[in-house]
Amino acid sequence: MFRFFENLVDPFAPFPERTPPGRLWPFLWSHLRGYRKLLIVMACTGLVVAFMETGLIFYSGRIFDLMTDAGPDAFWSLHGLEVLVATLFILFLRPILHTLNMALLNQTLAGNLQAEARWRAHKHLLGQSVSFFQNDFAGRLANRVMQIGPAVEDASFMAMEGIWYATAYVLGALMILSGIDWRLALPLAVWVVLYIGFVRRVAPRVGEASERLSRGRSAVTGRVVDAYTNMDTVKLFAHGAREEAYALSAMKRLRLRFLRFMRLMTTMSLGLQLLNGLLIVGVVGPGIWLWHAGTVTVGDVAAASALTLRLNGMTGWIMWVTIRLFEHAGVIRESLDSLKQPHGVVDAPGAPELAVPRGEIRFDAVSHHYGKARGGLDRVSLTIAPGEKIGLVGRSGAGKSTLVNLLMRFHDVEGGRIEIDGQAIDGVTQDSLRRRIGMVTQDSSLLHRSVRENILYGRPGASMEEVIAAAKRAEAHGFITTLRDRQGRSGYDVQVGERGVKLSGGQRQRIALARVILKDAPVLVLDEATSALDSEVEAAIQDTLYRVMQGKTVIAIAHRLSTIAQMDRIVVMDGGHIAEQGSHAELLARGGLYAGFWARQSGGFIGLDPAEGVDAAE
Ligand SMILES: Nc1ncnc2c1ncn2[C@@H]1O[C@H](COP(=O)(O)OP(=O)(O)OP(=O)(O)O)[C@@H](O)[C@H]1O
Repeated sequence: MFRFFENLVDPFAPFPERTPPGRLWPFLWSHLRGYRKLLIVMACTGLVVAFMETGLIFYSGRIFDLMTDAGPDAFWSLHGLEVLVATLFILFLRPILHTLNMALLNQTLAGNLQAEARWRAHKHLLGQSVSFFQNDFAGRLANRVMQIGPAVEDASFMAMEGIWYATAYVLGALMILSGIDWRLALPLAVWVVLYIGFVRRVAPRVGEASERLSRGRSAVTGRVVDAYTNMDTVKLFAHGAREEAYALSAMKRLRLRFLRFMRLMTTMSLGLQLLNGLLIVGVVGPGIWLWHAGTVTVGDVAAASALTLRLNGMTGWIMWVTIRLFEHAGVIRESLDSLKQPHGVVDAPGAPELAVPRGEIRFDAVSHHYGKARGGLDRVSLTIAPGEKIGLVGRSGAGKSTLVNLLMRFHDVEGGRIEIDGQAIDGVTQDSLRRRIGMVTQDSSLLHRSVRENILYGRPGASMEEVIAAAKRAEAHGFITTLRDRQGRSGYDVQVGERGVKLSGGQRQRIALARVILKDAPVLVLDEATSALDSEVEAAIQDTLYRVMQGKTVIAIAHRLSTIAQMDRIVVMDGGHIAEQGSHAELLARGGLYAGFWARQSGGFIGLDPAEGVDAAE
């Protein structure tokens, strides 16, 4: 039975992927739309259950009157059948209707909505550009994705289970009381107006307090996760105390916000108890007075009192539900800060796949200043012929990584155009573009999975033989076979730790190289791909790399000039421009920047320019 209700909807079904609405109700509706028909059924079952409950209390009053009127001798003969029907109803039909209502709420709505909201949020974030992740804390984003699920689920659950049920219950009570005497219904009607007014006054404040609380929680998670992920830097600079203070200030702020939130709760409880007192006195008092005047029976007064007392018990719960609803609304609003952001880099509608028959790359007056007035790249034009191998050199901050990151479309160019074999890269799908470019970066981080899975990331369908062959070409097979982890796994099954921290920089770089060798893309980008290797391994890999480069268009960034001296052409960048280009020999003969770098490269590195520090700080 459970499975039937759980499978009424599929939370992971494909959905129209667009930017989530930025406002609360449209956002909630975007999730509930798929539950439209079920919501109508739930509303009906909720209504039936609420009316049933009020009816039952009313019926207890009727039994009271029947007993008084008929007396013990005639009661069973006069009303036995009715009591039997009522008993069967209470024993069988009532539990069935209640269970149907709860199964729809618990199994169908709550069981699926949470998973759906979290999945859609994560999927949307996965499509964000690299800049998006550079501008936020990973911990904060993770917190927002995790909390949006329960918040959406709980808010919808509360709305159905609390607000709707309570409304139906109050309506039922009003109908029954006015059926007895309108003077009994009047206090309840007045109370409902006062209660709504009170909730409307308090609930938005709860929403705001909850939003602030949620922001505080995200900030704490962001700071805590930032410290954990950069623990080596924290330890290196012996900044444990500073990190403690950094996290503590966020935690203190969170505590204050929580205390403010709880103050609201206590104030609300006081208001509620005052209102409830009014309700009890307002209904039971006139009930006794009407009984005294002979207008209503003792059973009517008993039913009216029971209804009021039940409502009194329910108000605390309704208030709690309302508060939770607004609390979740605050959490959702806070999470929407990140989730409502449209994707910065998107595929054009109907964009075709990139085809790379030759491998010509053209940068045409490309500018990119990272949204600032200067820095980055400024009107760079460069054509790389099919199969040509380019070495890109320049001081730190000259714009080399920016150039290749724009080619990968990690960011969109702010000016100009980039083409591969005549196709603008923003006119083709991003996936097809990145599938046809193999890239190894200077800080190749690995996924927290096994060595095999990390290499297979280059081409998931490859066989184990191909994985090993690629690892051998990247000079990685030897050390991989000696790896062991704490769980007793060895070789290619060893887990590499978050971002590959359990391996040395050189080992990580060799696995990253194996991954790209396996990918075998027609365009190869090497951004300081061998910088973490010792000279012996680098020399061995350099030979492999030259072989891997055969037939591919290559852009290789290097500070160690010896690694790119044999490239077809060397492009020297400076301050976001191309300063000079030519072969190694031509550039040396020219006696410009490159010749200067070459001459100064004693320990194998380009001398740093004093201006570079200013560049990097901007
Ligand atoms: N994500 C970013 N946001 C803002 N500015 C950036 C960003 N990345 C780079 N820059 C700026 O763009 C300029 C060029 O940086 P880039 O990383 O392209 O230099 P680089 O030549 O690759 O340097 P290095 O050799 O140190 O890697 C620098 O001034 C840098 O501060």
